[in-house]
Amino acid sequence: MLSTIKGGLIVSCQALPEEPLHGGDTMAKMAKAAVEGGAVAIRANGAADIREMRKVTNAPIIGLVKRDYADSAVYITATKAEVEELLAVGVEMIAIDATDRARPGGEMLADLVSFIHDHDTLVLADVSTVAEGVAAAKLGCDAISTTLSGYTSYTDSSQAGPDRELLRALSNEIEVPIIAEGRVRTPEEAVDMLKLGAYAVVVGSAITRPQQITKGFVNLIAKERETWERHKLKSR
Ligand SMILES: CC(=O)N[C@H](C=O)[C@@H](O)[C@H](O)[C@H](O)COP(=O)(O)O
Repeated sequence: MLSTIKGGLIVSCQALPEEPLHGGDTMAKMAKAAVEGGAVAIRANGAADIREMRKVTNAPIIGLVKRDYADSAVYITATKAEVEELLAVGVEMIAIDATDRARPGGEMLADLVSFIHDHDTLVLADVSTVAEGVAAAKLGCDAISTTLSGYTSYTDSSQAGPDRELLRALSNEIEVPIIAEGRVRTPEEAVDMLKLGAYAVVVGSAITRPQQITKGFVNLIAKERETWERHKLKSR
């Protein structure tokens, strides 16, 4: 799996229940399209979507289960229950929250990592800081992803693009493959991430969330409209 994804593009195909494309049928089509376009792997949320994806592609899948818990801010594959759901459907790699935050029910990250490894499955550690990446590497996680930078209370949520600094710092600190993920919006940014030392790049919303892609066009049009209308008036 790791050699397959080296230097490549992983496409995250996810739509939560409140999103228009929610559903295994749609996500399987997204995954198929991504693989046709050259994606080396798919990142996917939930056993139901993954089961549908398996019917249409043999590409490796990085599985996760997003679930909210009342006693913790951790929502990406937070406990053993979510890991078991993914093991039951079968994935090449499981993405888990590897931040420094307390997990639901007091579960420990180290135990989850061992449990996943005991089932011959790789672990992708989703982190938000350098310290979390270093700790995850020490625990034996197989790859580290910058996924959660900007999504923990102690990281900058106003970042517009990918967290280049986190990627650079992690590349200097650890030998484990580092995956650049989060807010990569253009092919040029993806190339930049690889040049900065990313082992592979994950792109989600910019490819698979059409409502967000549309918003990008609409917002820029609205912002620029005033300027060009003023300009048009002047040149009459
Ligand atoms: C923070 C969080 O929950 N991220 C999730 C992780 O699985 C997904 O919603 C993102 O789409 C994915 O990380 C890819 O990032 P982007 O969509 O920015 O390319």
